[in-house]
Amino acid sequence: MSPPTRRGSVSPFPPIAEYGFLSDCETTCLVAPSGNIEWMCLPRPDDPSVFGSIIDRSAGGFRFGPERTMIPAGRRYLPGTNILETTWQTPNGWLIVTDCLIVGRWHRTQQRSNTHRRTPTDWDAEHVLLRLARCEHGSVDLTLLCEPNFDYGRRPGSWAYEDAGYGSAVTVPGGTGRAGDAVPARGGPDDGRRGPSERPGPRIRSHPDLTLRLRTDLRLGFDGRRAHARTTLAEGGTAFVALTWRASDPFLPTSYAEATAAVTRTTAFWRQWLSRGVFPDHPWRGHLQRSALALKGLTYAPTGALLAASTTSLPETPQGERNWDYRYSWIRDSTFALWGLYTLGLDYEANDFFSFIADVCENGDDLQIMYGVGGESRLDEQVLGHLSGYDGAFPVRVGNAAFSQRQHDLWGAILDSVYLHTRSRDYLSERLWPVLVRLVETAAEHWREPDCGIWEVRGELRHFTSSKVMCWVAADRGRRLAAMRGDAKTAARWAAVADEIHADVCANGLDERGVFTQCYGSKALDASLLLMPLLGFLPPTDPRVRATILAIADELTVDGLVLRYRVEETDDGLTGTEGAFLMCSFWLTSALVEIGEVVRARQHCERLLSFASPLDLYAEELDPSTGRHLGNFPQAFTHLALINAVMHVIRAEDAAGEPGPTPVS
Ligand SMILES: OC[C@H]1O[C@H](O[C@H]2O[C@H](CO)[C@@H](O)[C@H](O)[C@H]2O)[C@H](O)[C@@H](O)[C@@H]1O
Repeated sequence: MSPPTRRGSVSPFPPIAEYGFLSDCETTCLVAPSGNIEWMCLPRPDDPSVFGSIIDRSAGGFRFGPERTMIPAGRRYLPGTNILETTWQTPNGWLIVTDCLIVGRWHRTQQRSNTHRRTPTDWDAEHVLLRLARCEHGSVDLTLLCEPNFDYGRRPGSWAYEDAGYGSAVTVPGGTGRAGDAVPARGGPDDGRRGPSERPGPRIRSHPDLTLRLRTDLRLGFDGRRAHARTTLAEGGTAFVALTWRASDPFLPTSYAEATAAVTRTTAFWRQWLSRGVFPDHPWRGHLQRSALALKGLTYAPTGALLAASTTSLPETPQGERNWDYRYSWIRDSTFALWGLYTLGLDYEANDFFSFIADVCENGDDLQIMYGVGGESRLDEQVLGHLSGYDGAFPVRVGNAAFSQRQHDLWGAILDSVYLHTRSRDYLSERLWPVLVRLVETAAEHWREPDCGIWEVRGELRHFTSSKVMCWVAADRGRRLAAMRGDAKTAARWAAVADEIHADVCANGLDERGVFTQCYGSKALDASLLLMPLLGFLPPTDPRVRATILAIADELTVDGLVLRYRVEETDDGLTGTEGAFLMCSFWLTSALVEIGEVVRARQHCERLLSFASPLDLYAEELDPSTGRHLGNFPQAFTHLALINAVMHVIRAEDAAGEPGPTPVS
């Protein structure tokens, strides 16, 4: 396929922040400003890509838009939804394209779903990507170009008509394509420090069965692996195209009217979900709602898992090697995301995630730091050597070697999340309690040992201060939960563990300035310590907490944006630099509020919000010198920390009696 090019730009790859994100809470995809779908993995978000132009311009795409115009006049989400609307001005007219992944009413009444493990809701993904076009003024030449390239660009298919007409086509992975050369990643976990890489347990799938069906009211033709259609729409003229990957009983609209009805249903789904939240009547409300919708869009409804991001290998350094696969469910990222949703009153997702946790370790298996969205425990990392990478950032990795690392924040992340949700509901699942007991006991047993830390470094194991703090969280929240259950004996035992860890951190985690540092005995700063006041390890008024927050704000920032750590001071096992970490930057806002620096916090927050993408989305990192987004996209970490930061500022200003927000639902 000759990909649509962006005029006036050297790179054919759109900036990361210019992609639109679609989701039906099972499948996600990214839409370039040109109207080309450049990232979509089917049927699961961690399956191989079908449209992969974002990581190699020849790895497949699906464009629906005006014939020769590539730069839209405007793009927006329909308010309160993950439905994207793109307006085009062409030489002869105006066109609006609406894109969504359809969500409909739960329809499986006779035949139960074989993928869903969670309790059905009223809604379910239809497994259809739907695109609608309507000419608003004048006339517009519309083009449809659907060129899947299965298995990360290694298996182009060829299309065939499905019936006697021109409007239905089908394709399966086939043809020879380019020779794939997946090789195991270097720098993986096989150095004996991170536990066995040859773990038993299910792996992520590499070649799912897949058939794609296309239906449109245009006339399709085929050219090799490409399905193509073109027409001239007069004013008021419409067209639609729908793509499904559902094997049995697929719903595909047969008319524009049916297609618009599907958009209406999908709109209702998103708005109904968002309406359960409580959002302040504040100018930043839009940022909160977009972040909530992005987090919900990163959930995987059948199992309750949450993705860290929807992509793999978008680079943390332009043309760099810090490229990772984030299409998995990290316990840390997921529990932090639940915290963000909880802050907005959206707590239903927590039930499903806790059931997911119980699923993966109920049978006595040790809890890992991350899983596939189906609960798979083996996420072996590979380099896809046949792909060029985003804008020359090589390698492209699939799988993630961090899956078998030792990261001691794990236990505290879950305990904190369960405590938060139990406290507000006064209910704790009996199925989960034995799992939690095991986690607290594991933290009590292992907190003195070194680990890879919250940033999953691939260098030597260290005594990371934040890992110890999170072990304290495990024991502290454990003792509170035990007390809530009336188990005073266990509560007292875990309280003693918490006290011991606390004393150890205060004795060994500080430098001579009274600032908490990255590791015991080191002088390096680490942004994970911004969590200290947020987790209640010490009161925000404590001089050590204040000194740590201010040291990070002043010394671990570039142009006010926070680095996770300085790569030159930290053995992370990698080369090259990385951008400012957006989650940590938003954490700084929250921490500044906690220590009473509300004016500074607001200015900082305002600046961070100014870096939002045109659609108010965020990647993982930002290049402080250019303002460009870096890393995987959209990234749950950034959005969950944004929610926390914005709510901190709003509540602090409210409490101070500033004019402004009134909480409303
Ligand atoms: O810095 C090297 C590590 O980078 C990735 O980890 C980061 O992303 C994770 C998912 O959001 C997050 O949980 C972690 O805190 C981040 O540091 C990558 O996944 C690792 O494999 C890599 O070692």
